[in-house]
Amino acid sequence: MSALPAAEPRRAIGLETRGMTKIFGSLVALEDCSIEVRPGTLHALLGENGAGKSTLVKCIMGFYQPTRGEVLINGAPAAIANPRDAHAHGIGMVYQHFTLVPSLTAAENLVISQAHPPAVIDWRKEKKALEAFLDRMPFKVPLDVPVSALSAGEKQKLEILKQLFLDQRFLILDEPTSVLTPGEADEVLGLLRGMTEAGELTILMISHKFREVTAYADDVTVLRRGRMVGSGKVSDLSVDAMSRMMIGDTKIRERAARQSFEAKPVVLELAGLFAEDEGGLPAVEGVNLKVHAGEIVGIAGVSGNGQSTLIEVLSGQREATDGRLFVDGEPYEPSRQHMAKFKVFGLPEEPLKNAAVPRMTVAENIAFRSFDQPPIASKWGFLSPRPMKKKARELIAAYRVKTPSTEEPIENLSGGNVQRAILARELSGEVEVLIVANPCFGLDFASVSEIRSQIMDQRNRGAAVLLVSEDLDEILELADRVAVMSGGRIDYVVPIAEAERNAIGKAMAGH
Ligand SMILES: Nc1ncnc2c1ncn2[C@@H]1O[C@H](COP(=O)(O)OP(=O)(O)OP(=O)(O)O)[C@@H](O)[C@H]1O
Repeated sequence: MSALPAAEPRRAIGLETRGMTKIFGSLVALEDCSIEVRPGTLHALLGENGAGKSTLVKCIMGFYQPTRGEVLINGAPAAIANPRDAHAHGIGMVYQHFTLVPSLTAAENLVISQAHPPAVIDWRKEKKALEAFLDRMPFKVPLDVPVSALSAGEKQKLEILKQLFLDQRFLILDEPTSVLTPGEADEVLGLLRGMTEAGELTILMISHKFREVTAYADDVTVLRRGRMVGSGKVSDLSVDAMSRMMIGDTKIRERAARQSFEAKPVVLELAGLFAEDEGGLPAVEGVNLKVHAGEIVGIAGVSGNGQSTLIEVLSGQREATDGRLFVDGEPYEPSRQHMAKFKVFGLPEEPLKNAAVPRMTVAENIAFRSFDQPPIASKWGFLSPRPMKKKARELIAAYRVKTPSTEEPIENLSGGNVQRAILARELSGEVEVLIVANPCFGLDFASVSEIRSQIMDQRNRGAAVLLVSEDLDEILELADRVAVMSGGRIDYVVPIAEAERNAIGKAMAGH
């Protein structure tokens, strides 16, 4: 608990790391990394997938003990053995995923988040204190409704408010805008920037979006392969200079061009599909959609409008309550057998959880779809490690998956690299139907252009592609037709030539 009276908020904190190094087995994830985050600034941390950004912030937060190196707070060495120590020093972290309890209200979430919540809660008193706190804050979030009823933007604001309520004056934000619309992202970053300028807060923000870095960050530090390769004032650096620091001389793949085709047959058909979410509430309500060979149909929508449930049904993770699926005019069940027979591949959301076995190795995970077929399986059904590793090595190189070896458990890879490994597995075979959900979520810009080109390649080869994405720019870049999902339904489908941002935005909002 802060020793200062609540009316006098703590001032922003300055933080440095010196010689921070973290070695996992034979892998040097972070090497001799010294960064300086000045008090009252918004500092961006840039780097490719696997560059060491998460490792650095986890060392600062005390989730990891660094192999070497130290953290200085306002110039003095600070002992941080665990996240509780970090909180006591005023350092808090906001994650990409939400950590709030959905069935509780915002007020309840804030009150129980305290290190020592009172055993018996005097709600009138707590509510008054919360209102006084919110009065001093630039964000407003409704206090009395369950968190599950808040929009993604409100939840993200509440996550940040929670840290401020706990009096954390150095906030680490891990890609804070990935679940927000561009408008919400500008609002949140603008308000945070206001607090840093007022000297009330210091922010270290992991980001892959140059637009946000140039618009809102004061300073930037760039990591490459675990080392600090540059830092400075954002106003002194061009986007080009920052991207060169990030990727060195790695070649970025040119965007694949769209080939035009004569009208092709329907390959994938969703007919009158209904499904419920995990709470048993209707989430997909009568979806009809056809995807032709050599076509990408993009499903746009604000998250929470049934897209996740739809993807779960299509990837066999959830049963539809009604409706049918067809591939090539034949009834299709999303089972392993049918996926192999009809050559259906895909990337669900949260691939580590939904498309990988976390403790199994990268090689085993990459071989997953082909392990019961020769040459990886012998005719007696035994796995042959050699062909499996060889195949894995080829795919790791082709998709630039950063892993110490084929034998590393896939859960040890950085988020972006898990995604690349799964996409390598799914895109490397002969694909007839491809179903992907937010394929570039959290990927660095070089990987984004690589993965989007791979999806376009599959389309150009004749695959029918269903792309569900919360990133409207991604849909406008890739899709041949744009569909909008709102309230569990798809009532708006237009060819890309007629797709117009405003009209799509209106359909997304349910108009
Ligand atoms: N617990 C762990 N055990 C072994 N290796 C790890 C562990 N955590 C991270 N690594 C490795 O450390 C390196 C840096 O990973 P890190 O997660 O810090 O990257 P990142 O820059 O945050 O990437 P991304 O943008 O994909 O999230 C990667 O090669 C990763 O595989």
